[in-house]
Amino acid sequence: MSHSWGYGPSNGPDKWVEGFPIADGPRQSPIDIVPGQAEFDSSLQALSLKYDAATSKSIINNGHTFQVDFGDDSDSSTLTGGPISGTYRLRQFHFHWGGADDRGSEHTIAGTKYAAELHLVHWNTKYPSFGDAVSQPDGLAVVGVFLQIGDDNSQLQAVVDALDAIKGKGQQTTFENFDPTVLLPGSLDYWTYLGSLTTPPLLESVTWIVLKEPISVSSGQMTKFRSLLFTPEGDEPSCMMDNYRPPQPLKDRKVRASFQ
Ligand SMILES: NS(=O)(=O)c1ccc(C(=O)N2CCc3cc(O)c(O)cc3[C@H]2c2ccccc2)cc1
Ligand SMILES: [Zn+2]
Repeated sequence: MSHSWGYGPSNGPDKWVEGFPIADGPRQSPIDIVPGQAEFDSSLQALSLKYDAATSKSIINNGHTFQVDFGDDSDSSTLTGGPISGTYRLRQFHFHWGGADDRGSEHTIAGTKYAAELHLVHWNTKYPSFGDAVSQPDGLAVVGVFLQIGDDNSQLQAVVDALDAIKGKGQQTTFENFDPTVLLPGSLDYWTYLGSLTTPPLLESVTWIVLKEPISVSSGQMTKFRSLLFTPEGDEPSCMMDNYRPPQPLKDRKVRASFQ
């Protein structure tokens, strides 16, 4: 990923099509989800997310977001059920957020933006690795969770407290014994549709599973997200914020709901 894509005026989402023509493809993400237009599908199964804290390894600032990486050489942390068939393994989770509390999510709900969005990235074990799966139409399944400004989220604090150690691009530190189940809302009701990565290379390999119920995050915790840098320590500092792609055309797609 040597491309210099980013979220600024010269390298942001409107420019990505120059290096990644699929940006104008038929199944791009994110999208605006309009609940009244989603179709309830009674055949959709309940989501089954089974995570093992022992698989969490490290937290890294990759210059676009920060992500927590998981060991994925066994079926210890998996997604099954929901709209997918087979078993998908948890690879990493990361966030997208805004420069202020009124924006930051990638998916929107009838035009409503949340302050941030959590993405739990899983790959289909019918393929040998994440790297093989990312280019397959059924290769990835990403669970999206909205973060709504409210009370401090104590479950998120462990992640927030790790950010001081990864301020600059390329910095990473160990992040063990973390079970991301604690970041899930009470309800696993979801919308689902076929889409893509929301960052370059924008591959159209993602089954999106967007949870209806948000989790809380406080304004103070969001301020800590925004203290990260897009840039390496020592470079002219650029605060990491507004690292979200806006909604893309739905084109010939249906959004299904697991709930009525
Ligand atoms: N927002 S999202 O659609 O949920 C998403 C999912 C996975 C990934 C992902 O895991 N990777 C690997 C890390 C990475 C680092 C980059 O600098 C970059 O430009 C893209 C990624 C993507 C990635 C996915 C597939 C092939 C190559 C890279 C990124 C975004
Ligand atoms: Zn993401």
